[in-house]
Amino acid sequence: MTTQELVAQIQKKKSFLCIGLDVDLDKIPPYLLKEEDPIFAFNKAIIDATHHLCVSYKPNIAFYEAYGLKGWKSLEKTINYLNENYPEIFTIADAKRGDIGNTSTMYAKAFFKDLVFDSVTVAPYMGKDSVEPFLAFKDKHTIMLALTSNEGAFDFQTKQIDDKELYKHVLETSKSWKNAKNLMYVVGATKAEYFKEIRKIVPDSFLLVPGVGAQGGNLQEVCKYGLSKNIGLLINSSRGIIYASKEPNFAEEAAKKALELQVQMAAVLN
Ligand SMILES: O=C(O)c1cc(=O)[nH]c(=O)n1[C@@H]1O[C@H](COP(=O)(O)O)[C@@H](O)[C@H]1O
Repeated sequence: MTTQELVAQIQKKKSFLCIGLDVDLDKIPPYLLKEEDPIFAFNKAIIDATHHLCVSYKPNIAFYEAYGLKGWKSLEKTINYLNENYPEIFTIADAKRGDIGNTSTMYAKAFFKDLVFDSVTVAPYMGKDSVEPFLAFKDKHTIMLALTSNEGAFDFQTKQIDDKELYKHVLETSKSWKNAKNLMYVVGATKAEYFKEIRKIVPDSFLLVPGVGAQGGNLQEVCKYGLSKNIGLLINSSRGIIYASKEPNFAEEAAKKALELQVQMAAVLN
């Protein structure tokens, strides 16, 4: 999917919501455990109930890998279901990969070719030659960690190097990489006060912003400095939406949570 197509979807749906499909079998409605594939059954119900309120879904790969081969099968069914039924949705494999070049190429193939995702999250620690193999894929997006939502972000990312914080080096340096137009960045919603500085470096890039809901980030605060002329934000909530209820009406309850965020987004866009 191209960035222009994503922006068109945001404008059409008046939403820049990304719903995180972080499925934990201990948290889904217990009656679903009788299903042959409880993870897929849960995802399908959530997707069918919420697709009109969001523009993106982000399965976090850890939640699938944790269940071994069965988990990978559920992930494959989920991405195929999305691509077949809701091709307008921007899909994110939240895998946080990155390695030496030839290994990154294989990671990229796994998420762009075998599982047909629109984007994948990548860690920048190994530098340019670990990220460019992802950027080589046309109309695919590489979402690189810049300033993360967790407390540990302050261990390295905000440390000064040559009079500048490390996350600023990540943003600035990556702009010169081959096919940098395919880059997006992760900035945590819990770090709203940093968006002004970040927008000075990457005024037009899309930012994936996790951390509203369960982690306490604030949508309005993020939008205040995070919006770009192209909107430029995908705001993710996982637990705050998908675990709204353990009852048989869990998907409708999740849709209510998604609607609360979508209504706020529509107000911001107006
Ligand atoms: O890359 C991410 O998506 C990510 C980056 C980050 O800085 N913080 C963060 O929480 N995430 C992911 O975003 C999701 C947040 O989930 P909730 O806190 O349940 O909304 C999880 O899948 C996290 O792994």
